[in-house]
Amino acid sequence: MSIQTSESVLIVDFGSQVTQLIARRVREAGVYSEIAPFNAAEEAFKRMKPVGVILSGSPASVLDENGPRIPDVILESGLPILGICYGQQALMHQSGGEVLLGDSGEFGRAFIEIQDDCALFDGMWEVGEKHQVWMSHGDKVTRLAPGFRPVASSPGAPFAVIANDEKRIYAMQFHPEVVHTPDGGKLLKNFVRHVCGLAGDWTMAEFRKTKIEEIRAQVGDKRVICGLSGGVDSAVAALLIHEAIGDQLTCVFVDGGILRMGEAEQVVSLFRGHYNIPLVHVDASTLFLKGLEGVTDPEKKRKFIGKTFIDVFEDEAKKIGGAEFLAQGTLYPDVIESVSFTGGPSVTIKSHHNVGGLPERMNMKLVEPLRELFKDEVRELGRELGLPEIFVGRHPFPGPGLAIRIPGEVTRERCDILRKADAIYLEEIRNAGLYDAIWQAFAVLLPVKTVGVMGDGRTYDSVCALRAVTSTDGMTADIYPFDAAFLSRVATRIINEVKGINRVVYDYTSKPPGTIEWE
Ligand SMILES: Nc1ncnc2c1ncn2[C@@H]1O[C@H](COP(=O)(O)OP(=O)(O)OP(=O)(O)O)[C@@H](O)[C@H]1O
Ligand SMILES: O=c1[nH]c(=O)c2[nH+]cn([C@@H]3O[C@H](COP(=O)(O)O)[C@@H](O)[C@H]3O)c2[nH]1
Ligand SMILES: NC(=O)CC[C@H](N)C(=O)O
Ligand SMILES: [Mg+2]
Repeated sequence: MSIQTSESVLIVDFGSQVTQLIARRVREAGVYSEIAPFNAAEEAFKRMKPVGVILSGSPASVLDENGPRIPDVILESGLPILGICYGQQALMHQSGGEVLLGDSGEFGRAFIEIQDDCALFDGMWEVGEKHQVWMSHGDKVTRLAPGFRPVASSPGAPFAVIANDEKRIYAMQFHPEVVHTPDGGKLLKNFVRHVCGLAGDWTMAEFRKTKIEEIRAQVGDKRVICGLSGGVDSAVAALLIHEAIGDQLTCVFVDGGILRMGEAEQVVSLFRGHYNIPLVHVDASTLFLKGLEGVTDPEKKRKFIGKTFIDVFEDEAKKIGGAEFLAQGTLYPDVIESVSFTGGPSVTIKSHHNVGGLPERMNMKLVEPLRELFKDEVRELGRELGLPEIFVGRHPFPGPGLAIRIPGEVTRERCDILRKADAIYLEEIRNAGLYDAIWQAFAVLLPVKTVGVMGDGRTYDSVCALRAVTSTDGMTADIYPFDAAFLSRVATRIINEVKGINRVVYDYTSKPPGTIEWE
């Protein structure tokens, strides 16, 4: 499903770590874009009819026999193209230039010198100036394809920026999408606004309007069930859908016994208190916990939970006389981590319950209006829709819930232990006024027992790990640097108040290399 707009830009993903940032910068320039993996790019190009194309970086080399290629339809389209890093190398390699393995790579900060005027530099960079950019490449372009001229160079990349004005094709060796290229956002803006000629009038208000029309067109007069979790994504999805189709929508909140302390009551009363949208509260804890018995593999847990959510939604659909559609608050990061494309450089990290965890055969069709957005953009849309701050600012909580925070077997008893520890941790975070400074914080119950001494007696109990991270979109994350006094206060409270835990540790892993959740 995608926005049907003639005002969009296609981003071809060759597997770079930072492709998603290109999409953000383009949206920040007021232009709608979609990302397609290179091997689905031709199909996406034909479907979207974009006004311009951006080619991402890649861990691959164009010199590899199987290195990903730019589809011919794109090269021959006559549309404006911007190649970034691998995108530049592929453009040259495929149109008569030359790329060679560099004798040394360039990684990190670099300075380029502007040699000539270029549409990308309009209103910002002048000939002779030097500007900071961020490089990350081993290969380099050694000869330009016919029709191209160099417009900026660096000591390590003589063709740091190149232009073919007649064909409106531009390319650069560095990454304009990362924050370490301070003017990079402006370069991308110049591409989409000046070169592609787009108006830059795409806003969240516009998104809201387009999505509402799209939902109406998709759903017609049929009924929709929306999985509501209390998280910001599903709340925003529900409001948007309700605005589109009114009382054809019923929300379903599923308690699978893997929620946090008091969460079910809170979500249901908050939502019913604010909205007049029918909400069914299903207690499915026995079904979920029974099915999780003996399951220790993280992907098996995720797949079981994904499937069981759907079973419950389908049951509820029957009870309201049938629903043809299931709505979910799926976001772009859920999608990108769950998919892997054959032959491509991207791998499945984990099956998000609402994407890769879905069963193969489903009776309901999906309505996922937020599928292209990042979390902070969903929050912006939530504010646009008037969603109260108490929903907008909530930390994300994954659908598989505590089940993926209890490595090893999940039991009702272990869920109870974890719930208590997690509640203490979050209470202390709120008391310290830190909740809004943190992207997500939670406790994890480890399947490891250690020896302790309490009241002169020996204990042999579980270890609890605390996690807290900062992030803007969940794609990368940094640990939150609590002070030692805070951590020791939380540790003491958990050990004193939660039976079954006698040791608390703090997780110091950023993402990457870790993920935010432990499974
Ligand atoms: N307990 C639940 N009951 C019903 N639907 C759920 C539940 N948990 C998750 N879902 C569905 O799965 C989707 C994805 O979950 P996810 O956690 O990514 O989003 P969210 O809960 O809406 O927001 P957040 O990421 O802020 O927690 C939700 O948008 C919702 O549609
Ligand atoms: O609804 C969800 N269903 C899932 O299966 C799922 N797995 C991870 N997450 C959330 O996604 C963000 C990134 O998490 P990871 O770094 O652990 O992949 C974090 O915010 C995680 O909490 C999920 N959300
Ligand atoms: N970041 C990139 O796109 C790198 C491209 C290619 N892998 C190189 O090392 O030159
Ligand atoms: Mg959630």
